[in-house]
Amino acid sequence: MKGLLLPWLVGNSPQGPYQMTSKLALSKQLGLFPSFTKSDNSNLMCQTCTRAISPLSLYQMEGPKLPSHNDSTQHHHKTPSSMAKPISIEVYNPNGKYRVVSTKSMPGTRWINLLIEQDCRVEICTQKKTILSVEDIIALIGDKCDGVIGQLTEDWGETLFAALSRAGGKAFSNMAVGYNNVDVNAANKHGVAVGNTPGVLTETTAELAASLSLAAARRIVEADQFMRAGLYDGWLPHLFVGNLLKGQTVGVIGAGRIGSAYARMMVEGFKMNLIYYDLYQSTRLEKFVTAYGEFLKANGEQPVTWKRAASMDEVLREADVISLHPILDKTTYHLINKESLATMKKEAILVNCSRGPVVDEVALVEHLKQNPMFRVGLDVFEDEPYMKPGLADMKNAVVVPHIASASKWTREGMATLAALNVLGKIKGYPVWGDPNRVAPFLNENAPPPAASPSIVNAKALGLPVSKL
Ligand SMILES: NC(=O)C1=CN([C@@H]2O[C@H](COP(=O)(O)OP(=O)(O)OC[C@H]3O[C@@H](n4cnc5c(N)ncnc54)[C@H](O)[C@@H]3O)[C@@H](O)[C@H]2O)C=CC1
Ligand SMILES: O=C(O)C(=O)CO
Repeated sequence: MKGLLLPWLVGNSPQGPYQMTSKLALSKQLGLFPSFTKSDNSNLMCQTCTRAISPLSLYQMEGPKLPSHNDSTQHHHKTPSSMAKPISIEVYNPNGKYRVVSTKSMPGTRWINLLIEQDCRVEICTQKKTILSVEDIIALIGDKCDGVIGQLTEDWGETLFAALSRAGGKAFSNMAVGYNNVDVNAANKHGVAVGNTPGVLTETTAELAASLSLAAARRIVEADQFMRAGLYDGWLPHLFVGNLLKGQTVGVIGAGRIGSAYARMMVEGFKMNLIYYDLYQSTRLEKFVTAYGEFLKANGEQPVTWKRAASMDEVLREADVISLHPILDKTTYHLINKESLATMKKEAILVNCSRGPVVDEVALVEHLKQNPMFRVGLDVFEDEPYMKPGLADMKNAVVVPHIASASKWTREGMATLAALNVLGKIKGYPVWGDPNRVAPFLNENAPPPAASPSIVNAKALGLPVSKL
C-alpha cells in the first residue's frame, strides 16, 4: 500500500472547501465512498450539502463507479458529534474499529499504514494553527477515542487525560523523546499509557548541536549576513576571526543518548578533550574516548582525554564549548543562570538543544551583551515560540527554531514510533524491553514487533514487558 496512501477527505474547516484526494485503489479496497454526485463542471458534489469537491483530477473516478453511500458516520462536515467547536481533520480508513487521532500531520505514510492495517480509523488534525489549545484537543478527542498522538507543544495534563479517558482512550504518545509537556501522574491516574520516541532522533539532534557549535565558533551566520549585505570588500587578517576547536575542551551536561552522541562527534571529529557532567557515569562514552585517544597516540598524534566532572561548575569552568543535553525537570530548570554563566570562560560557546527553560534566557541576553566574545547556539527557547527581548539583536547568538530532530529519516521514524506506542496499547501488546533498541520498529521491510516501543509509565501502570 506504500505510496498509494492519500486521505479520502481533506478540508480547511468544516465550512470551507474540501478536496477529494483519496486514491481510488485504496478507497475501493476499504469501501470508503462518501455520498457524492458529479456536478456539471465535472467536480464532485456532496449530496448532503451540494458543495463542489475539486479538483476531480485528484480523484480519478471511474465512470459508473461513482461513489455512493449513506453512512452518516463518514460525513465530512463534522468531526464527532459532541465537539464543542468544529475542527478540520483528514480521515483514513473511516470504518476502522479503533479511532486514533493525531493532533498534527506527521512525515511519511508508514505510520498511517501501520495503524490502518491494524483496523484503526486514523484522523489527522489539519487545522491551520501551529499550537493547538487544550480546548482544540478536547474537540478532537470527542466522544470516542482510543488513542492520541500528540506534540511537545501541547499541554497534556489532567484536563486532556480526563477527556481521553472519558472517550474510552487508554493510549497517548508524544511525537518526541522529551515529555516535559506531559503530566505523567495525571496519565497514571486515568490509566493512560504515555509513549515517547527515544533513539531515532539521537544522531540527528547531536548533529544539529555540532552544527550550532561550529556556527558559533566560526561565526558563520554573522559572516553570511555580512556577505549578503554586500559588505565584503576583500580578505583581511582580522575578518571574522573565531575559535579553533581542535585541542580545546568540549563540555557536555547530560551525557545520555544525545549528549553522548554529541560528545563522540566533537571528540572524534575535532579532536577535542571531553569533560562531562551527568548524574550517571557514561562508561561507553569513556571507553570510546579512551580507545580513540589510544588510536591517535599510536599514530603519533596528541591523544584526546576525558573526565567525568564531580559538579556542573567544574564543566563550566574548564570547557571551551558547552552543550546542554539533560531532560527538563525541576533539577534542570534554569541550570544555566546568571551565576553559572559568570563561571564560564569569557570566550566560551554555549549550545542548547535540550529545552529552553534549562537556560535563564534573560540572564543569557545580559551575559551576551556584557561579553561580546561569548557565543551561543540555541535551538530551543524559554517561551517558545518567542525569544526573550534583546536576544534577536545579539550578533553573538545563533538561533534556529527547534529543528534539532528535523531530518526526514528521524521525523518519519518518530511518527512510526509514536503510532506504534499508541497501537501497542490499544491492541494490548506488551512494552518493548529496551526503548533504546528501536531498529526493529523502523525496518520498513519487515512488520514491526508486537510491542509498544517506549511507554514511560509502563511500570506505574503495571504493563507487561515484551520477551522479544
Ligand atoms: N531540540 C530538540 O529538537 C530535541 C531536544 N531533545 C531534548 O533532549 C533531552 C535529552 O534526550 P536524550 O538524550 O534522548 O535523553 P536521555 O534520557 O538519554 O539523556 C538525558 C540525560 O540527562 C541526565 N540528567 C538528568 N538530570 C540531570 C541533571 N540535573 N544534571 C545533569 N544531567 C542530568 C540524565 O541522567 C540522562 O543521562 C530530551 O529530554 C529532550 O528534552 C531531544 C530531542 C530533540
Ligand atoms: O523529541 C524531542 O524531545 C524534541 O524536542 C523534538 O525533536
